[in-house]
Amino acid sequence: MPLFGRKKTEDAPVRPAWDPLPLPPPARPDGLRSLEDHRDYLLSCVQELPPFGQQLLDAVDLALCEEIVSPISLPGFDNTAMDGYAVRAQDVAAATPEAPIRLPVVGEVAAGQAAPHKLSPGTAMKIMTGAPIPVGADAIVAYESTDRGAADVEIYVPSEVGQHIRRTGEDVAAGQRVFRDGDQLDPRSIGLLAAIGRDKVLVRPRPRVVVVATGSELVEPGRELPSEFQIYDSNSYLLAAAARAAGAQVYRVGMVSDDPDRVRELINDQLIRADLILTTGGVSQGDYDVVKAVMPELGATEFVQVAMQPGKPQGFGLIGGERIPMIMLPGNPVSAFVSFEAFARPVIRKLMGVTPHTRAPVRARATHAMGSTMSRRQLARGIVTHDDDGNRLVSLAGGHGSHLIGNLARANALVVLPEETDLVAAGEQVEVWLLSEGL
Ligand SMILES: Nc1nc2c(c(=O)[nH]1)N[C@H]1C(S)=C(S)[C@@H](COP(=O)(O)OP(=O)(O)OC[C@H]3O[C@@H](n4cnc5c(N)ncnc54)[C@H](O)[C@@H]3O)O[C@H]1N2
Ligand code: MOO
Repeated sequence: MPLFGRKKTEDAPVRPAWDPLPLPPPARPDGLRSLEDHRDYLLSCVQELPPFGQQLLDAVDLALCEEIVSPISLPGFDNTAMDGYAVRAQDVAAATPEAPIRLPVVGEVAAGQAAPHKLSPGTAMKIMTGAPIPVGADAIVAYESTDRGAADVEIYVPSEVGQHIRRTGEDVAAGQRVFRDGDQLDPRSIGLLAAIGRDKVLVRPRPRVVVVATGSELVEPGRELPSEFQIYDSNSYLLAAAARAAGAQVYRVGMVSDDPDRVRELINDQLIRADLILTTGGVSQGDYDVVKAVMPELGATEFVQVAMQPGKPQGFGLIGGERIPMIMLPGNPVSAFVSFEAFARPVIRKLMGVTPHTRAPVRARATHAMGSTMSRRQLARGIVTHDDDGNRLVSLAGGHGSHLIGNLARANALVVLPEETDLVAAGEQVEVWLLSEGL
């Protein structure tokens, strides 16, 4: 059939039918969603990453996906804790500085070697820290309690049976479970795993987190600002650093203009290497809010208002055929950070399989009155200190404005002020999320 004779069937652009998002929680009567509901919803939409074998040093901070039973005892054999002489305690029982006991030195044993022979009664053998105890010896006399003799040694102090001997299995017994499935590995865990001979472990990997900032006003730090009305992109750095601190492997893609084609192209390109995509900007009511405009084409998305300040406009999606989670954070820098703490950090921790997903809140006494937005959870920037009795105090690092990144950098905590109040009096206890260790 000639081409011009064919029947035209389909004019509409082909738009993939994305499976919808899981059913979101119902909104509050005022149309907003509570912070907890939104966080729990995002957590319910993502699953822990599948485990894989990882070299020991790359497994720090990661969650184990196997139980670890020690195949060996630690120590693996009785050995000496001191450089000195292996003896029989009964042979040196009467030794004093005034009346030393003199014993012939019948050999020596260094760490990593076997003793050359059994220790006969009435003799001593030189021994170095970590070396196995010769058969027949039951105590170690440290060099400092002797004249350090080579052929004979004078011993100035008595010894008890077992003195300076580190016993087989006194630390870890062969067959003992040393880690549970789900334990998060810290540097000390890595040390123990190496000590029991493991070079690899099965863990959940670091989530690969792609960070993108949107906005035509943004300029890469290090460059000249082309006009006085442009600003440096702080958010992609802020979020990349925060995601890395949360344990993620971060790809900071940087910024993209408000051009929908560029955003579409960039997100499509990044899907291949992402376990999670974080964007900032373009989720509010503005005429150029490109993320909100474009992302529904690329996956199942929702844009909601969360009852918090800052951080009210929030977006979430499961993007592309692989349904890669994407958290679309608001563009104001403090909003972006606070939303990261409230939503993205818990999601990263869930992907990693580490618990708890959220920061454990602590209490602190407000040093001054703190105003708050009624019906919204206020996440104010706080500075935590201690009084003379060691009790936590908190003051605000500045106002509630979501552009105040200078104040954010001075803060070491987020002060969580409840929805049902517009004023917390000086001296009241408030909830805080600590952002630095040791507070
Ligand atoms: N009519 C309304 N306007 C706004 C509302 C609203 O409800 N109605 N909500 C306000 C709130 S709250 C927030 S938060 C912001 C969120 O806006 P967007 O997510 O669309 O973000 P942008 O408009 O792109 O940017 C907001 C602000 O942040 C600056 N910004 C953006 N990206 C960066 C970056 N990477 N580094 C540094 N600074 C950045 C941007 O220049 C703007 O000043 O909307 C309010 N408006
Ligand atoms: O909610 Mo916006 O994040 O207040 O500035």
